[in-house]
Amino acid sequence: MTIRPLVLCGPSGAGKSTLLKKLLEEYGPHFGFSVSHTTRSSRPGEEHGKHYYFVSKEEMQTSVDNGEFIEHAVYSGNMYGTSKKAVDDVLNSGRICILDIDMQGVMQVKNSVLQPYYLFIKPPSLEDLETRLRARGTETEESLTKRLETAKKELEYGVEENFDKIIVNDSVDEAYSELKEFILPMLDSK
Ligand SMILES: Nc1ncnc2c1ncn2[C@@H]1O[C@H](COP(=O)(O)OP(=O)(O)OP(=O)(O)O)[C@@H](O)[C@H]1O
Repeated sequence: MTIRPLVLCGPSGAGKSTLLKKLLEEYGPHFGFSVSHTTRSSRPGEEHGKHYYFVSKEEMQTSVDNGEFIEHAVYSGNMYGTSKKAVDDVLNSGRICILDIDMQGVMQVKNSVLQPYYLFIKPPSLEDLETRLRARGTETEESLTKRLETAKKELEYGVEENFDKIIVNDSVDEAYSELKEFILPMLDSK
């Protein structure tokens, strides 16, 4: 039986990593993170092969041209993508594959053979998003502006007709409870 993957989407700073971290801490063995490729530079603490495969633009473009990716997108000036192998590695281990991808990626997955569940994580407001991104301290003024501009479009796309579930990440604990309510039934159907 094929286990349906889970697509997680939402603006940068909405809290996807925060929620995923909690989920993996509690239910780690049931889930596998599909490790994306990116051409952006790594942040402190990020490991190659664990958080991302950090590659050059040339390497990434060659792999994309060879048809090795399910989806790929340019986001805030950097390329991101999910390789077929990254998803297969998780599926072959019998775990639910989680894809943390952006809006362009979601649109491409919708045109692929994957039949995932689609989940959108929303910030309470654009103002909250900006505050959180500033507090995270990972962005320059320029990258922050780009992320917020992109976020406006993403929030327009993050509506019920495009997703199976939308979670507003106001309080982390409440958002996490909602996440579990949505995801845990998937474990029964494994
Ligand atoms: N409910 C919340 N309330 C306040 N701060 C939060 C909440 N959820 C997450 N944060 C904080 O907001 C920042 C952005 O969260 P996080 O890094 O998880 O976002 P993300 O969606 O994974 O972003 P990216 O797509 O850029 O990786 C982090 O510093 C995180 O600690």
